[in-house]
Amino acid sequence: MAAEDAIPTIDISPFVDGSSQDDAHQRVVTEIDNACREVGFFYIKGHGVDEGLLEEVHAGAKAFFQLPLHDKMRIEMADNKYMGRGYQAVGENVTKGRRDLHEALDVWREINDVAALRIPTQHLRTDVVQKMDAFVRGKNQWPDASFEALYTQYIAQMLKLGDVLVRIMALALGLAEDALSSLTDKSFFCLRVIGYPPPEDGASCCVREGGDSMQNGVGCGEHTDYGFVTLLNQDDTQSALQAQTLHGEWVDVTPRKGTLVVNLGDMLSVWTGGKWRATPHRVVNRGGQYRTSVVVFYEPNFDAYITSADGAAGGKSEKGVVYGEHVCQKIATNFSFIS
Ligand SMILES: N=C(N)NCCCC[C@H](N)C(=O)O
Ligand SMILES: O=C(O)CCC(=O)C(=O)O
Ligand SMILES: [Fe+2]
Repeated sequence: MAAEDAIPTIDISPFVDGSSQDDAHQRVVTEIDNACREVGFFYIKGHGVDEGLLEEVHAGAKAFFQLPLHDKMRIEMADNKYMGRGYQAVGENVTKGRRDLHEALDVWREINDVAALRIPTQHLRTDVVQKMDAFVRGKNQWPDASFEALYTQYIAQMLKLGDVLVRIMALALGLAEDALSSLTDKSFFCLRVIGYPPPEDGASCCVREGGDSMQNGVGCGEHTDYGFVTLLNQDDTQSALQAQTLHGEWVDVTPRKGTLVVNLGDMLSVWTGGKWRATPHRVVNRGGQYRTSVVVFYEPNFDAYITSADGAAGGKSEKGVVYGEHVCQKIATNFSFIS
């Protein structure tokens, strides 16, 4: 099925320019509600982010990934001190026990007042607690100052947009516009800059033993995202990202110039009592070129307690989860090579 049949495009400009009429707002709220209930994936336009900036971050990503491996490894993530932050070489990220055919650079919110955080540790294994502690206290690793300046600006724009989206979503659930605000005012966001070699370059890109397990050519295995809303900026590579519909069918999320792709994460599913779902998706780069995507995950605060009691108009109640705990458990699995 073509994406245009399955994945809607929503013009959110009434909430961005702030000058529109009530009926324009209501149209957006209804469209978001339908998209969240029926697909969990949609494109947005009228988001107010400069198209030049959307393209500049791809140019920055391609330039970085083209550097010699040795240069990229200077800011390597797989070091205890830098748990979760920095560069991850091709084959280092693991999804469902298999190495993914991509490389990435991860930046997370830096938490300066760690002492004030209530870090939940009671349900976690000791080794995970240690990693989580290093991760939460960690500082980001940037390739250089101009890269940092560009992506810092980009993150700021995406956080604003994330806030607009969770306001529309609260309205779509029949709640006050700011119903999610206390859970996201210190969003433990993640910027993930990703590069996908074409599968024919496959395992030869992998710097570690076991790279041949990537022979199936999957750029990123099937998964759901961890938090609230994912803001995904794709390059023009055709046939790569795929989302799973409610009927279990995989559809291409074809790049549409000037749009961003939005999808829902695990915490929105919990918060809505399952009324909305975190949509499974995967990447298989069939586009015949090196693909980049620049993703900002707009997530709950690290210590936010997410429970359906808060948010689900009509959703069923279930036990809550602290976002920091969920994300750390997820990250821990991204490094364990099982099969
Ligand atoms: N939401 C984030 N950060 N996504 C990036 C990783 C993709 C899947 C991950 N290896 C997993 O198994 O969950
Ligand atoms: O590269 C993409 O289009 C999707 C990446 C993704 O799903 C993720 O990093 O969570
Ligand atoms: Fe994802």
